[in-house]
Amino acid sequence: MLNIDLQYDWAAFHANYQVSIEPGVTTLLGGSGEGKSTLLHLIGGFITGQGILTYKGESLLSLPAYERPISTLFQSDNLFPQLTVWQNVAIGLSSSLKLNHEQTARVQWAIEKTQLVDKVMRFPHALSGGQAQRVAIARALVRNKPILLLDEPFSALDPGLREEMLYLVKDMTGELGLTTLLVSHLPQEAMLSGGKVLLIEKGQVTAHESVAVLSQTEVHPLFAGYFGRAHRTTMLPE
Ligand SMILES: Nc1ncnc2c1ncn2[C@@H]1O[C@H](COP(=O)(O)OP(=O)(O)OP(=O)(O)O)[C@@H](O)[C@H]1O
Repeated sequence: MLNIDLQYDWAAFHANYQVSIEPGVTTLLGGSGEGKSTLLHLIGGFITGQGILTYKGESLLSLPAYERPISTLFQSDNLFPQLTVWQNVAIGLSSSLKLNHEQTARVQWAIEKTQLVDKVMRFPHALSGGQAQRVAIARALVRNKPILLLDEPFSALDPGLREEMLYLVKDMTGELGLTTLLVSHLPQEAMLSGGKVLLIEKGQVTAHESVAVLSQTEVHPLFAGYFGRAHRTTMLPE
């Protein structure tokens, strides 16, 4: 269980998150600027908040980002153009690319899981958008951390590929028992990913429900404000 009771102040924005997150995929929904990324950055250790952050009873707050049991995948995560697919994954384990036997096996495992076996010698310029994103996922997986933070990593992909990536994240999360937090602008992404949904409004967690609430005919009262906005600002399925 990931327990969060964290406060953070930007110059003109107060965030105060209280939630306990269980293993599985949890999608963070909310309007633009409501505080989704701030929560992920606090958990990841990229900004330092006040309060409590524990995973399996151990406090993470005093740990620097690189020592937290966390892998991240953000939209801006680029591949290294001068490295092959294999090297782009391996660099998640060792910046010198010198791997021991166990690490080599782990890279092979991640490459297989993300179905990149026949692409290992390619360079990023010769990959499709979906293949490149699979390499980024493989690099996150290879680190073997129990918490995975994803901040809209697939928003640049077309809907078909985005769906494929979400299924991959869902499958990996289940198979490896990960606690995965996915920031999204799209309720349908939460539905595809399964698990739970968090609604973030004005820097707070205002709903923590099963994604099933999103497919009910009647809009769940806690999501009424969000869907009012979402209908005006984002594309929802027909
Ligand atoms: N670097 C910053 N400096 C000052 N204020 C910031 C900074 N980053 C975020 N904020 C403030 O924090 C609020 C929450 O930002 P955050 O990026 O967490 O929202 P979000 O829900 O992820 O938005 P979006 O969906 O548009 O990415 C913003 O409204 C903004 O006022």
